[in-house]
Amino acid sequence: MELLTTVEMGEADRLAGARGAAGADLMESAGLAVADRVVAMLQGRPVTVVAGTGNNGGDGFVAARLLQSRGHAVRLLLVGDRGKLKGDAAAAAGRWQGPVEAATPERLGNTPGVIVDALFGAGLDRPVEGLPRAMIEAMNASGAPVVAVDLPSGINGTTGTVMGAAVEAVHTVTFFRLKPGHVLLPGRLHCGDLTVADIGIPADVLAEIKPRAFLNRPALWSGVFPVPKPEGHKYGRGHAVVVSGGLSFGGAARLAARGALRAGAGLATLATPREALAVQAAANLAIMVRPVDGAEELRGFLSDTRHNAMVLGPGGGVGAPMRAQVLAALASEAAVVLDADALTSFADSADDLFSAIGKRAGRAVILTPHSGEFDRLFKEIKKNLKVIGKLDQARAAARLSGAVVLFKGADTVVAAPDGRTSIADNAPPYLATAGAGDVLAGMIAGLLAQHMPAFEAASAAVWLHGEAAAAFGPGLISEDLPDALPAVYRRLFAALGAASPGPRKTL
Ligand SMILES: NC(=O)C1=CN([C@@H]2O[C@H](COP(=O)(O)OP(=O)(O)OC[C@H]3O[C@@H](n4cnc5c(N)ncnc54)[C@H](O)[C@@H]3O)[C@@H](O)[C@H]2O)[C@@H](O)CC1
Ligand SMILES: [K+]
Repeated sequence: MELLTTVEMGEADRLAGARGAAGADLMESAGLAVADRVVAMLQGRPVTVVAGTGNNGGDGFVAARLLQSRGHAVRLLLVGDRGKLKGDAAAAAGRWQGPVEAATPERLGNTPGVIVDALFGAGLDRPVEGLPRAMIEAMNASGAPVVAVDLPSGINGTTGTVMGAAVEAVHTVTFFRLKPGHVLLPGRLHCGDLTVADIGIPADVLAEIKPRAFLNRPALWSGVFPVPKPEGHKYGRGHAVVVSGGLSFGGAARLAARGALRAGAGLATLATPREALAVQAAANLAIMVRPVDGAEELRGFLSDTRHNAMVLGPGGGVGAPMRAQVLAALASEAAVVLDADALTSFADSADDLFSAIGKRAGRAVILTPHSGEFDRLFKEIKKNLKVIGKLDQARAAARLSGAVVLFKGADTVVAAPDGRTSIADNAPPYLATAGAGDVLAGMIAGLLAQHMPAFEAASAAVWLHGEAAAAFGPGLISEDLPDALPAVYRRLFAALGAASPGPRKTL
């Protein structure tokens, strides 16, 4: 599903108008969707609408009128002067029969029934202070359930950030498409449940808007997902290589290699320093183990182009030897995933990394920083006050580095250098556990080994990782993740209509 920035949503509004949809009709449909949602939770309680003077407030006036016309008790508190209402919002206010009370925290009272938050939506453009802020805080302190119109007031629809203070809604009714701020943190946590209402904006406006951000769901990448074919063989499914750390640092690479195999790579090999060879050989069954010390040997190992995807970083150590191995990997034909220590090793020489990526002429590179690693590698982006929010930061990092950047977190963003981005919302909290990132890096390599394109492979791996964790449930440790994948694959393949045919029955 496309995610529309607030600017793109304004464009959708304009294009809908150009195709004959009246603004007043869109507002009426928006208010109706809110009213329907509120009715479903009222249980005889009164409604208090807190409206602002923009179109978000206009939606609030429509909802107030429709709720009153259905016989519900409705109060309307306006934040700001009535004279500021313009256009469709002024018309909607004109059709509201009840009194318009000047909003104060006291008037909101302690038992306002269900609150409709129609203070700010897409038009929020600065931090909230003064009376609007006091009303947001009063709504949160009231203990009443809040239904937010379009966005919880105070949440930036494009970045998901809290601009000073923000409403904590139990339900948010938004229009046409979700916005990034509904999915990114902390915005997502303020929304409660979500309804996306059709308000009459024709879907074909999207062809003109060309949105670049998407909710991370199988529909985004299933068209290029490597579903195994009955006539396929393991060599067709690629060979993932994970570079191991030394004697007591090999576990991370084992996790990654297991992730790669479970994700469907035909073969997986640990390229390990000789000092750890015996341990790695003893600790693995399906995963092969080969001695590879230092950058030169890695270069030689990768000259066999059947080794077509690799992971560097987990447990690998920070410093010059890691940098040399990364540069050797980037000079090879293999698709490369750089994680953990491989990223931190370039904290003071990021340009060297980016220029090596630039020489790869389109061969896949995926960087998988968590926020600390991101800050170290992309210092300039973090310092740039104009690049606000995780979506734009990931995009800027992808543009700067020339790689697909997977910016981890509970709202993992994957950004491609061409601006395409996915945002995930399916990671359960217990996925934040030691080694989970190593498994993810391996899963990406497993998909790359099967020739999945980089942006889609990274997005798919993030989604699968979240689903595997959710399928296993609380108490998860990273070792459980690869083994939770088969059940997720069964579900995914069934949904794609690609269930494995299994052995043929002969009667
Ligand atoms: N775009 C569309 O297609 C549709 C939009 N609709 C509604 O219209 C909304 C957007 O309306 P608007 O663009 O009028 O914007 P809003 O109603 O969100 O707010 C705009 C007003 O708030 C002021 N403002 C912004 N930040 C402030 C702050 N921190 N403190 C005090 N004042 C602040 C602005 O100066 C402006 O006057 C959407 O969220 C949605 O609810 C709906 O009516 C349906 C159709
Ligand atoms: K709102």
